[in-house]
Amino acid sequence: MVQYNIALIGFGGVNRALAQLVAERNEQWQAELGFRLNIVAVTDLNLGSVVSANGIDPRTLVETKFETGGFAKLSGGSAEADNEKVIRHAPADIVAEATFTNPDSGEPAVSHCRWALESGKHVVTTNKGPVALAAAELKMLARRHHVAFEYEGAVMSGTPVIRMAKTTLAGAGLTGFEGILNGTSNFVLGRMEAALGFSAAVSEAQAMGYAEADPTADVEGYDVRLKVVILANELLGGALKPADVSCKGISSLTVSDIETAAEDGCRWKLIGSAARDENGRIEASVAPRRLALDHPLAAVSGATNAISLRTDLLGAVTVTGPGAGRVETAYALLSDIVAIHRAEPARTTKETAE
Ligand SMILES: NC(=O)c1ccc[n+]([C@@H]2O[C@H](COP(=O)([O-])OP(=O)(O)OC[C@H]3O[C@@H](n4cnc5c(N)ncnc54)[C@H](O)[C@@H]3O)[C@@H](O)[C@H]2O)c1
Ligand SMILES: N[C@@H](CCO)C(=O)O
Repeated sequence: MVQYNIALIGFGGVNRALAQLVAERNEQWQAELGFRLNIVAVTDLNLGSVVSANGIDPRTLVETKFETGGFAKLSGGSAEADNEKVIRHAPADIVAEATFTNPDSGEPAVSHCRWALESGKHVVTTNKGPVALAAAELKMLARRHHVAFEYEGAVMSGTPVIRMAKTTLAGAGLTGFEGILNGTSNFVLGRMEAALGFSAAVSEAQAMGYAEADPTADVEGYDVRLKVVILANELLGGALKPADVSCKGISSLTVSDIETAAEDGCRWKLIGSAARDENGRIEASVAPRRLALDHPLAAVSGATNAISLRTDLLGAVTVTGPGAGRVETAYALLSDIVAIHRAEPARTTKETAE
C-alpha cells in the first residue's frame, strides 16, 4: 500500500474540500488508484499551522469551526502559519499550494512552491500565479530535485485541459485556442441575463466559492489573462507575460447590453484566446464578445468553462466542464497526484504496510 504524506498550504475552499475528500474516499483511492493520502501539515494565514508526522485527522480539520489562530489548539499546532518552516521541514512527500492567486507577482505562492521543490517535495497547485509567472524556474527546480510540479487546476479547475492537450493531443498540431476560462464572470453574465444586477450577481458567485479573494480579477479579466498566459506558454510554446495579453473585462456591460444581445440572438461571453502564426508569433487577448447562439461557446452557462483548441490535424477540439468550484478544483489536485503516482509508481514510498 502506497501512502503519500501531504502538506496543505492555504486551508480555504479548495484545500478544505481536498481534506473532505481524503476523509471520505481514502479507502476507495487505495483500492482504485493504488495510494492513500495522509495529511501531515496544514498552514493558513488566518488559522495558523499544524504539523503531525502521524497524520492529522481530516474529519477534525473539516468539521471543527476554527477561530483565528485556532490550529494552536491542535497537537503540533501553532497560531502562526510559519509557511517556510512547515514547507521545508514537514515530513511531506507532496505540497498542495492553494493560497490566494496574486496576479502581479505570484507571491508568496511562488516562494511556497520554490521551498517545497528545493526540499525535495512534489508540488501540486491550483494557484495561477506560480504557473503563469514562474513556471520556467519552478520546472527547472523540479527537474533538479527529481520531483514533480503539477498544476492542472490552474486552468479550468478539474476539467482536463493542460495534461490532456500535452499528452492526448500530442502531434495534432495545436495552433491556437479560444475559451470561456473564468467561471465567476460566466456565472455573472448568466445571472444578468436573468435580469439580476452586476453587483448582486458577483455576490452570488462569491457565496458559491467561485470568485477570487478579490473578484475584480474575475470580472476585469485578470484571471483569464493569467490562464491565457499559462495555456499559450504550455500548449503553444510561448513565453508570454501578462503584459503581452490585451485585457478587457465585463464590468462595463449592463443588463441593457445583455438584453439587446438576446434580442439579436446573441450572448455576451468573456473570451480568452491565443493564436500562433507560421512564424511562431503569438497574438493573445481577453475581451467580451457577442456570440451568435450557434457559436460552440454560446451555450456554456453558469460557472462552466469551455475551450476550443485549434489543431492542424483535427480542426477544433472543444472541451467543456466546471471551471470553478471547491470540490471540482480539489479534484484537480487529486488528478495531479494521480499523475505523480503513475509517472513513477516505484517512487520511494513513505509507508508500505505489506
Ligand atoms: N475556488 C475555485 O473554484 C478555484 C478554481 C481554480 C483555481 N483556484 C485557485 O486556487 C487557490 C485557492 O482557491 P480557494 O477557492 O481555496 O481560495 P480561498 O480564498 O477560499 O482560500 C485561500 C486560503 O489561503 C489562505 N492563505 C492566503 N495567503 C496565505 C499564506 N500566505 N499562507 C497561508 N495561507 C494563506 C487564506 O487564509 C485562505 O484560507 C486560489 O489561488 C484560486 O485562484 C480556485
Ligand atoms: N475565480 C476563478 C476560479 C478558477 O480559477 C473563476 O471563477 O474561474
